[in-house]
Amino acid sequence: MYGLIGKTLGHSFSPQLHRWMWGCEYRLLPMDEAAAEQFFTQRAFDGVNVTIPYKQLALRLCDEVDDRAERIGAVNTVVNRGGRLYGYNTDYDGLSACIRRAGISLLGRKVLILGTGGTSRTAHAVAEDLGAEEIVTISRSGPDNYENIRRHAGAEILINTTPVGMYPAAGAAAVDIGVFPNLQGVVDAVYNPLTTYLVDQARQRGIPATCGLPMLVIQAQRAGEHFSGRRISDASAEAALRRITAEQTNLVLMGMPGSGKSTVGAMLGKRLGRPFVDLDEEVVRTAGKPISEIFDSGGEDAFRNIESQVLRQVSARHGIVLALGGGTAVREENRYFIRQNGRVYYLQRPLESLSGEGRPLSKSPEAIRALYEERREVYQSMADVSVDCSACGTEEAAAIIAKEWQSL
Ligand SMILES: Nc1ncnc2c1ncn2[C@@H]1O[C@H](COP(=O)(O)OP(=O)(O)OP(=O)(O)O)[C@@H](O)[C@H]1O
Ligand SMILES: O=C(O)C1=C[C@@H](O)[C@@H](O)[C@H](O)C1
Ligand SMILES: [Mg+2]
Repeated sequence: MYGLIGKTLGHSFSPQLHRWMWGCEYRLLPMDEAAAEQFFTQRAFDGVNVTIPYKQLALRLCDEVDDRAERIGAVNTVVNRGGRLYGYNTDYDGLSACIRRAGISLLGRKVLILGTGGTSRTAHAVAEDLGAEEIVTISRSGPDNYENIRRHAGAEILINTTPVGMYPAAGAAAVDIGVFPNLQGVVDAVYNPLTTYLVDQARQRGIPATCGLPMLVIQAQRAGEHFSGRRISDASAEAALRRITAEQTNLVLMGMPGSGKSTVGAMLGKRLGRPFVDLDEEVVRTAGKPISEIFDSGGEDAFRNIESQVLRQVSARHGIVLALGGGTAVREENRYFIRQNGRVYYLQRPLESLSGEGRPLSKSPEAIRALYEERREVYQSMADVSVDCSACGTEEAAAIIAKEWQSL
């Protein structure tokens, strides 16, 4: 029997990852501390991963612990060989490969590690071994903290090991990366959302950055090797990463009012077997009245406020097709949330063919043109893919998007 033990495990992708990479049945085994201790004493398992908060407990209860896990002070992989428990730390492999994969070099650089928990200790060992010149750990209450972080403004690499920015509290970062003008790379161990606010901010500035999903997959690859005694190829780990990323990513449709987001989105959802969510409909549901009435009573601001609030919730979901409202991307504060789990498809149709019916902001052709001029740049900068719908109907547009998505 293989599985994962920890306190709360609802979010874990480990069962799928292990099934895909080496075909084993892998169970989630949430338990309290007394049960965890008993679990290691009874030894009625073949291999387990260990997550928060039992990695130290696992280290203590193994018969043999490899040097790396000993040095880090945490075991995340335990193999039962003939009744003896062997402990390893594959988070180390996951983090170092994740950094390499993102093209980030720590060699000779000043590295700031945010946070002091278990992953922070792993990050420290990795940074040392990758040749960091100086490593500083930032905590809330230690000598190097978030209040005096400007004394480390020369940092070149940031590694976030805190849960700040993690679902359901996305949209925040432990530090403002504007403080670090020499930044060369950002690594965030958080993998939900797929793109954290910290990583998004780095990418917007052109700084190489990675979230924690590759780390999770690669630690599972190495753990699977310890469990099975076989090698798991990098190609198989890459395929698992691609698959989990695809399953978790949302297809987000953006474009002018009347460009087909709702119609094409519903068709796309059917084609891909994914739930379809229309942001405008969610706004109507939340407000309890139609959009025209929201505009009549509180103006555009009232509408935008509800829209932003609803977007935060809806964009935190995974594996959906999401139609935005025509103006959702205009508000700067919404842009991160559109991207957090999303691949953005920009639907383009000739302005003459956009219907203004029932749409408060596009009542005349002039109004539509003015809106377009105002929004064009934002749409272009937000688009991952532009879809030219000028010569195709809605089903065809859905087919084009589905094909692009499936080719990834
Ligand atoms: N490529 C297309 N070919 C033909 N008709 C289309 C195309 N795209 C959209 N339409 C039609 O245009 C109308 C508006 O489409 P829809 O309501 O899906 O737009 P929308 O982008 O969701 O608009 P809004 O921003 O107002 O929510 C619908 O009648 C739809 O069938
Ligand atoms: O969430 C998970 O599935 C895991 C998280 C990390 O703690 C890993 O160390 C663990 O092996 C699996
Ligand atoms: Mg719509």
